[in-house]
Amino acid sequence: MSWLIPSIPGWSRSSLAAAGPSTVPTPNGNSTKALDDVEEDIDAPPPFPLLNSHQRSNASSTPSFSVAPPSPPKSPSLSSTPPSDLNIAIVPDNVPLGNMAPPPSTTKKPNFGIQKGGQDSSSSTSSTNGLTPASGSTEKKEKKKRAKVALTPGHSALDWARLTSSGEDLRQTGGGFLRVTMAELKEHNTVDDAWSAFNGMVYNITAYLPFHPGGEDELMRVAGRDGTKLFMLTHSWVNLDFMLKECMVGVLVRG
Ligand code: HEM
Repeated sequence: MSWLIPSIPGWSRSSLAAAGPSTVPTPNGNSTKALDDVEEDIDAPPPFPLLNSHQRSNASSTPSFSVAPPSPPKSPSLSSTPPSDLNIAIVPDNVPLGNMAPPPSTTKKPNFGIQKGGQDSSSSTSSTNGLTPASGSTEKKEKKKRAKVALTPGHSALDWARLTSSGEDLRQTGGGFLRVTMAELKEHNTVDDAWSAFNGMVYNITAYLPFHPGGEDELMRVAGRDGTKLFMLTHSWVNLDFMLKECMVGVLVRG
């Protein structure tokens, strides 16, 4: 257990000793033996502030703050009021308290008015005051939405992971790492035999077709050609190297 206990350096021992008698007063006025006990009791938490600390020696009953608390937000109607040293808002005599506007709310209003199709009950006010277009954002969202197809049972991402780690030959090349020319790549462009090149590597994507969340048709667009650009434009975050490592056929060569 000794590796757990930090050794007390010499300077701290001497400063503790210099701090005076080895007794500390207790709340009931009695004094107890302290320093010896502190050194012996290894589970005791360190006293804070330390016995010989600056805070203890300067301790006074009233705490003082060197940093002033933040000033409250100023009401717009009081903007002409000169700043007060006391950080207290001084209300001028000519402002009747009963007419003061409540401070602006910092919480977001719940938007219960939005209906399907971008019909917003608050749209008339928001569009007429020119703050935000009523349905523009909804339309944009609909345009961005991409088609995620319903995969047939047994073709989830987990199923694909299982298949790739099963040892089944997904390359279908008879073994070996090939040098694939563009002309050769072009020949593999059917659903039963689809190859595609990504980042200079050629993959047999046939087995992956029914597993592709974007659908077979989308994936077939890159069959028999270099699909790098389309892939990066669609979902650059997808880890293709990892997903298709068991489908790698070879390297794409010019010619
Ligand atoms: C062999 C290469 C490809 C692999 C490994 C692959 C993989 C994936 C994965 C994992 C997803 C789900 C992404 C997600 O949920 O965030 C996905 C979705 C999708 N992929 Fe691919 N993809 C490939 C090629 C392509 C290509 C060439 C296209 C062509 C347009 C395409 C179009 C889509 C679409 C439209 C979606 C659905 C929308 C979406 O999830 O946001 N993918 N793909």
